[in-house]
Amino acid sequence: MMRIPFDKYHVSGNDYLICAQTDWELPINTTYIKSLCDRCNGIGADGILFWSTSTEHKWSLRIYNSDGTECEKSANGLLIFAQYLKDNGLSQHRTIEIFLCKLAETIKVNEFADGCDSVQLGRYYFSSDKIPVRSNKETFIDQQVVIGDEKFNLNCVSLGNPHCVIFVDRELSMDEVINKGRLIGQSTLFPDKANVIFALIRSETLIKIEVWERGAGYIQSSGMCACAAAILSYTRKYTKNKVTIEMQGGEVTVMLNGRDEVSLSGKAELICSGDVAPHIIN
Ligand SMILES: N[C@@H](CCC[C@H](N)C(=O)O)C(=O)O
Repeated sequence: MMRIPFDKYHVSGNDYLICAQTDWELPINTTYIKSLCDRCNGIGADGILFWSTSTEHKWSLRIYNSDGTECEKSANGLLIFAQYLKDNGLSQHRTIEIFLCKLAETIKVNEFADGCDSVQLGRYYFSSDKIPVRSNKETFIDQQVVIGDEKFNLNCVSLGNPHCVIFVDRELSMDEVINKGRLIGQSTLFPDKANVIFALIRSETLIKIEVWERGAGYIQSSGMCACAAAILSYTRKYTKNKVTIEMQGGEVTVMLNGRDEVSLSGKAELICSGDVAPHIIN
């Protein structure tokens, strides 16, 4: 009977399964991904990373959310893949280049300090077309909207995937994050949906965020959402270009280089390794 080896890693509580595409003899489809990510009947994770290697790209990655949708970029997913390569003796380089299949873009992960790596996430864009957000305005920053019965002030950015930041003046409950996050992230404003971030500015160098992610719902931490919060709060002049982002699951550091490029440093850790029992995928 077929057994599929996997490893499970996390960055600040954002957990991913990682599988070599050569070991996965099945189609990569929503049903399998949902079963594996199910926290009661499967292994449980916020998403799955499938990696491969070829002569064209030494390392390639496909990133899936727990609902089976494929996403463009995941900062934590990239940190995890780089750590996995090192843990398994597959790369000894201080800089690892990873090709993201959905975006057709190469990202660099560098060794940083204290066991952390830094992922260079590349350019970000404010144009409404690029996010995408349905609006005739060129950008969608500091925009008042009514969704359902609620008024929100939205600030949007694309990092390859769509992000929407709402600045708040108090901590929200988990229920509020889920309900408001889902309402905004799935609204018709966003044809591709959006990751929704509630950001509380604590100081010029510290932001607390809560996240509702497209494809995964409420999660303990998100690298891309941490970057989106840092970018929008810098743009609105609330914070400096280097900030610590505090989340339920832990902290990461985000740096903006003044050329509309962002990098994030964090630490990926192995949780467990094993084989998927055949009945889960049969
Ligand atoms: N958790 C990831 C980002 C995942 C992407 C998101 N769910 C999407 O569909 O855009 C991270 O830490 O970067």
